[in-house]
Amino acid sequence: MSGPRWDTHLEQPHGLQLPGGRGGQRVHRRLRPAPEPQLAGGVADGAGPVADGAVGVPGARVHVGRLGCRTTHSNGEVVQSCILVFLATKPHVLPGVLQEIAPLVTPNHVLVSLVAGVTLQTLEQMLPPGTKVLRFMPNLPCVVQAGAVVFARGRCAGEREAAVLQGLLAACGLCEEVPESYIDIHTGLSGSGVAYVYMFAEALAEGAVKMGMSGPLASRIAAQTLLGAAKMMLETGEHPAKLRADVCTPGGTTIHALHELEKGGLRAAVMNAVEAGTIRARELGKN
Ligand SMILES: NC(=O)C1=CN([C@@H]2O[C@H](COP(=O)(O)OP(=O)(O)OC[C@H]3O[C@@H](n4cnc5c(N)ncnc54)[C@H](OP(=O)(O)O)[C@@H]3O)[C@@H](O)[C@H]2O)C=CC1
Ligand SMILES: O=C(O)[C@@H]1CCC=N1
Repeated sequence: MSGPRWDTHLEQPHGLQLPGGRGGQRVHRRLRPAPEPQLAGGVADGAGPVADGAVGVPGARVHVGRLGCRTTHSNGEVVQSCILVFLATKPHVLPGVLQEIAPLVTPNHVLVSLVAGVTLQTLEQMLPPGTKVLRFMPNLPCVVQAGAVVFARGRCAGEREAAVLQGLLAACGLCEEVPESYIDIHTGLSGSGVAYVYMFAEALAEGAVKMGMSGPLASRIAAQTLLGAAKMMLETGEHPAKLRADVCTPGGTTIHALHELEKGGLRAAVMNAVEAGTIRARELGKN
């Protein structure tokens, strides 16, 4: 079938299609203020496509509408009008969507999935032979352009497709190409990991409330504490154990507090959480 060419897309980045769920909007929101303003007109939604801006998911219409994108309920229309198509449904919905769009996918298309657990091999098997497929995993802070994203490419996606995807996702924050096996680990570490950090932040603030501080102030200070700690890790390149030791005055407050965390099993609990998230991502891909 004829349709927009990938080369044309690179020159005129219209027809970028994105799903409108929370995962997809993670990417939308990040693209909106991104330094590549030419992309804003081409973002579309999962259920809806985007050709020069079209979106199809009801819940996302208001948000995506602000980007000047069109919306649609037809996945087929998305594929027929877009070269670069993002898949961002729940894992159990994806097989039906792939079955629906497969007859419309051409060698010009590039399909990009952020669906947890679903492997490149599975995607390739459900699409026509030779389809260019890539996979990535974002996390919630993509919304504020401080995300952590990893991606991997399928057998038929080359340097060019990888470079375009990386160029788009770099607007979300850190973005690295990795072996595909790392994507499920990244899901346990970072895609889900932000939720562990929020739980920790909540507990920090609640501890301060218990000791008499107001809740809103405690929350703001907890958030700034996490932000500062993370910034120091990134900017100094130091191992967190070294930074932690730097805070501990012999016989002081920190070592007494850390002893409580060790007794509570924080370290093992967090390691177990990353392991559980990773294993669950692998399971989702098999269902
Ligand atoms: N939440 C997160 O932080 C992250 C999520 N992910 C992955 O993103 C994916 C989606 O998760 P999330 O965004 O949280 O879920 P949501 O439920 O928020 O979004 C799913 C989207 O898929 C749409 N949809 C449902 N059925 C179809 C269909 N047949 N055709 C096209 N679109 C359809 C839904 O539209 P409607 O609302 O109209 O039904 C909705 O917009 C999952 O695979 C998850 O693993 C990846 C990284 C992070
Ligand atoms: O919980 C989930 O399954 C998705 C994947 C990573 C974040 N949310």
